[in-house]
Amino acid sequence: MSAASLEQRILGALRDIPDFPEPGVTFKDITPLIADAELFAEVVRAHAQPWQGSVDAVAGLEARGFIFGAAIAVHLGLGFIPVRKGGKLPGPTVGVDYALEYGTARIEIHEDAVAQGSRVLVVDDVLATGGTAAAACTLLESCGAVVPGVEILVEIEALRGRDALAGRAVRSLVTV
Ligand SMILES: O=P(O)(O)OC[C@H]1O[C@H](OP(=O)(O)OP(=O)(O)O)[C@H](O)[C@@H]1O
Ligand SMILES: Nc1ncnc2[nH]cnc12
Repeated sequence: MSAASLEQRILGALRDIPDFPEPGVTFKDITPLIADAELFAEVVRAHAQPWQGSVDAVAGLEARGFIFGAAIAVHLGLGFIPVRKGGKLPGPTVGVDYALEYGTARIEIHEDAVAQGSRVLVVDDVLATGGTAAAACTLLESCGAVVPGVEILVEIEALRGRDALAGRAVRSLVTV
């Protein structure tokens, strides 16, 4: 009997929560996956490996993108840029409003967070409508970053988030 693939193990470690945070949404809960130390480490390695030596910083999207993004940054020996929800960062910020599967939000970064021309990898856990990831790419680029790719753990194919990121290199470890 062959060992389960990383993809199968990720799928087995995600939990579907029906009608959260609102009726009609099936929430993909990553908490069982990150509770599994070995699987969490393998996921971080799988996200990071293709980017070794080719990016300058990693940006993670609050809040769940911080969990993976920060770990990927450490794995690659790079600094981390927190892309935060509106009103959370203490210094002068730049931000953008956007829509996601359930509602609207605002993301911000510190106005000096990006070194001009630096290559910044964008990381998040879930790609649904793509509103969040697209807003983050636009925001980082407006501050002088080059975004060579977007790393996603779970892509919800039916919501067509890739369409919002057309022309970008989007890699998801699993598709549901
Ligand atoms: O593709 P989209 O439709 O934009 O949705 C994806 C986003 O939604 C979730 O974040 P959420 O805003 O719920 O924040 P959280 O990580 O703080 O729970 C998820 O972590 C992504 O960031
Ligand atoms: N269905 C979903 N599950 C988890 N995070 C999400 N972000 C947007 N849609 C989501």
